[in-house]
Order: sequence, then C-alpha cells, then structure tokens
Amino acid sequence: MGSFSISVSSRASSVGLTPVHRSSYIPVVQSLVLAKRPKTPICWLRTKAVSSSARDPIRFRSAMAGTAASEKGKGDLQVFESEEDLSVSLAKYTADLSEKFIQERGAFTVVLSGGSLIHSLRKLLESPYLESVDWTKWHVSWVDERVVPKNHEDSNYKLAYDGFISKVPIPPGNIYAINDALTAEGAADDYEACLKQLVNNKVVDLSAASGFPKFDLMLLGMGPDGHVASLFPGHPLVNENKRWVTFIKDSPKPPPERITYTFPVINSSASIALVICGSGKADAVHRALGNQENSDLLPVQIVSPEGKLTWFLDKPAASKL
Ligand SMILES: O=C1O[C@H](COP(=O)(O)O)[C@@H](O)[C@H](O)[C@H]1O
Repeated sequence: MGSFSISVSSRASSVGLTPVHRSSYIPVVQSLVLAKRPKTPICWLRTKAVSSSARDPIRFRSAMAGTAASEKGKGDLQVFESEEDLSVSLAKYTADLSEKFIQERGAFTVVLSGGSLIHSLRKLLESPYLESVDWTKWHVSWVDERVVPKNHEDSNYKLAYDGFISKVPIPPGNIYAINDALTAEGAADDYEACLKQLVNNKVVDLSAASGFPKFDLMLLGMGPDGHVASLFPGHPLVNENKRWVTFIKDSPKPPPERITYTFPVINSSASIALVICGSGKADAVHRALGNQENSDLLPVQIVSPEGKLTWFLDKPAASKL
C-alpha cells in the first residue's frame, strides 16, 4: 500500500513547423503499460490537519489501498477553498515544473486539455510567471481535440489560444494543433505522425519503460462523468493500447468527432495534474477517490503516470469525500 498525501488550501505547428502537420504515418509496435484494476477499493485515512493558515494547504496524512496511484505511492491530493486559490497554486506548480524540465532537458513539453482547465491557468499570465517562465522553451500539444475548424467555438485549440497561448511568447512553431482539414481518422493519424517526429527530434522524450511518448506535464481536466481527454466511461477507446493518438466519432459529449491521446501515452507522463472544480464533479471525484468498490473504473481512475500525479480540487469538487 502506498501513501497518498492530501492537502486542503483556503484558497501550430508540426516539427517542421507549420500549424497544420504534414507527415506520413509510420507504424510502430509498442508495448502496453496500463494501470492495473484495483483489487481493493480506494480508502482514505484522514488524520489531524497540521496546517490551517488561510493560504497554506491543510495537510492530511492518508492511506489508500489498491489503486494504480497508490501502488506507486505518488498521489498527491490538494483541495482548495476556492477555484481562485487553486489557480494560484496551479500556476506555481506549472512554473516550477517548467523551470525544472528546462534546466534538465532544455525544453518543456506541456499537454493541455480543453474545457475549464484553460481558465484555471490564468494566474500563469500574471507576474511573476509572465516574466519568469521561459516560454520560448515550451512545446504545447493537446490531449484531445474536437474535429472542427480551428476558429470554431468548440475547438480546444481556439479556447487555449484565446485564453492562454496568445498571451504568452511561446514560439508559434512550438504549438502543435491538429490538421482541421482532415477527417477524424486522418487527423488522428496525422497528429500521431507529428508526435513521432517530435520524439525523433528529441523534443518529446520516449519512455524507456513503456515505449510511448513521455510528456513533461499533462494538465488534465475531468468531465462530470469521469471522462478525461476524449476517453469516455464504457467506451472501447479506453482500452486502446497500441496507438498514440486515436479518434472517436460517437463522443457522448458533443461534438461527436474528436481525436485523443491514448491511455498508454497519458500514463507515460512525467507529471500529471488533474484539475477538477465544481460540485457537478463531486460524484465522479467521490467515486474515484472515495472508499466504495466499483467493478467498472471511470477513465479518471485509470490515470496513473510513470511520474507524479497531483489532484487539484476545489472544495465543491471535493465535497463528497
Ligand atoms: O470535452 C472535454 O471535456 C473535458 C472536461 O471539460 P470541463 O469543461 O468539464 O473541464 C476536457 O478535459 C476535455 O479536454 C474536453 O475535450
């Protein structure tokens, strides 16, 4: 059984590089590393808070058994009084990782989600991070994308561009958006080929353990149904274990056509932040982190990076724990 620390706080283009990738598909045989199904339910043991200042996290010790995260003993759960406080902490967390990876490997490979995550990144756009982060070393891709034009309201690229990317000096050549002129299948193939180029060019690491790309940081949101990326509960794509990028044409959440990184890619990451806010997500959070037994895992429960997993929750999202 691994330990799991909980904190509560009060507060485009391809390697080539053009925004639309042009690349040929190179099949690669990969090994599978997926999170194991838990044998026992997740459980928490909360003990005394050791810090309760207005801004600092209140630390709890906890134990949890049988989850992929706990098997690795790398889970860190932080609960914030408000989404505002969460966004302050998320900015520091991201900036610290940016500094670490740029020092270690000269680049920072960041994977964004769509949805509410982008708003929660807003504190990175402020001092001191706006000036101190070396944005020129960032390489940004998307864990999932809707197959719509880049200027469409449903585009995750547009959401991130308008709310984040356009406000920081990341070189346009380091921003890897999908080719929106292709079908869902074509866009997934193309995005995977782009990713292979990034690995070949050593921009993105390859995990020695899994043989899949290893991003420095994935910033993941979660839907109220427990989906992450475009991997939905009960959908066969959750079990995809060969592809790096795949597509869906029957997404239960509109729009129906999307592409998504697969779980082997997600779980090869050096760090993952799961950023979850709002009472509408409390049931899924409870199912993921509470102590009841469930035969079917929610996609969020399959998230289990090679490196460190950090949950950023606001109080409403954690309200059923
Ligand atoms: O459709 C999607 O939903 C999830 C969750 O979005 P949120 O607005 O509930 O935070 C998001 O992470 C994913 O990237 C997006 O395509």
